[in-house]
Amino acid sequence: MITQIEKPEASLAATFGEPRAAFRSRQETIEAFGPLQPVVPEPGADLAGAVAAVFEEMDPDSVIAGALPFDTGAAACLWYAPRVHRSGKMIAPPPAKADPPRSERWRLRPDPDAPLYARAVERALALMAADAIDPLRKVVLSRSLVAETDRPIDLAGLLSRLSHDPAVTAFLMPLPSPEGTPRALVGATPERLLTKRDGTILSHPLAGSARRAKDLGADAAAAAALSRSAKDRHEHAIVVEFILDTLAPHCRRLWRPEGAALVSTATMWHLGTRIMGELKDAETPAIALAALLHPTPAVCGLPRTRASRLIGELEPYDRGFYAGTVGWCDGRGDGSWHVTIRCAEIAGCTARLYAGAGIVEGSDPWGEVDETAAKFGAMMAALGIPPVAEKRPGARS
Ligand SMILES: C=C(O[C@H]1C=CC=C(C(=O)O)[C@@H]1O)C(=O)O
Repeated sequence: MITQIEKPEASLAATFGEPRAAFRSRQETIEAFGPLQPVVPEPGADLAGAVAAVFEEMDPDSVIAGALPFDTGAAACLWYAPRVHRSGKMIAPPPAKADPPRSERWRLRPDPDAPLYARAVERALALMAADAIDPLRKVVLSRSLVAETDRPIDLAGLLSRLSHDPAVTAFLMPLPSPEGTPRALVGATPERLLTKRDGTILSHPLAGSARRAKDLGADAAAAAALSRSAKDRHEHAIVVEFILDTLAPHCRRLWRPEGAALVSTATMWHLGTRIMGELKDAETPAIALAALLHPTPAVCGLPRTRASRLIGELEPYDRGFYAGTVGWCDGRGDGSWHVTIRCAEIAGCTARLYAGAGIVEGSDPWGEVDETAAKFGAMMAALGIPPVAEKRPGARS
């Protein structure tokens, strides 16, 4: 039986325990309580078809939540959530200051380390420069940080600390655990791949980044430099162009503002563009549109197939669910899908954090090292991992 719950957050947690899956943002909260049921698409069935088949028998107000991996050929992770709380806003506004993370001793292993990452960026830039015909215009290269501690990581506490930034969607998504240790994807993404409600859609791509500074003047200068940067504007325009081209055939009308806007999270400045559309067919499910868009050049590159092949060659790991999309949909085809960035995959005492940066002509390899270091910042702070110093060769400390 499906139960829709409408109670304040405190009593929900007291009655049902912590949510098994959650999305928390200033705009909406979706929390799933109690056991989740895996949704396994029939071989050959598309995701939208698999979701529609579940809702033929279920309440259209219930929810399927999940994550699509970066690799579009790998299996998606989808859960039917019978007990869901949905709210148009954050249920309980978080207190002004987040609880500090408990103090832990962390063992850190960068994968790859900063010099190796910088070399991968150099290699991508050399390939871009070498191709005169049909050049690789952009590739997003990532690196990861494996952090291990002595006690299992507290997922609920981590989610709650990540929820304090009003500019992000904090999320928790359990993943299949073939090796027995429960796994989850936890993060605080600022980037909306696609939200659909009735016949309207919204996509809010971000690309082009700068680290925020504590000093107000330096912070304003970082924002101003980002909005003037031709390299970052180009990097951003590639993503917007791709999203408009992909959505246009499905839309009666598609709007975008003139030029990119500055968007800030607690730790980063970005260039962002809010794209809104009216669908030709209001029944087109959110998950079908999200799957069409994914992976955008905010996480992959352009041309997409070449960029994705290069990512496979230059990154020393399989991205798994990082740089995929994480979200939910209901039986009416509405839903929200977010770009799975500023996140970590967590299994017991281990977290693997990921951060990537868009490489275009004019990128500076050690600038991209610094940008990815800054992008680790929010997850590291929420976990209680102290900052790591990574110095450009030849730089004085
Ligand atoms: C790929 C990531 O960020 C993307 C989103 C915003 C800005 C980006 C950039 O400026 O490179 C990236 O495209 C990440 O955080 O791992």
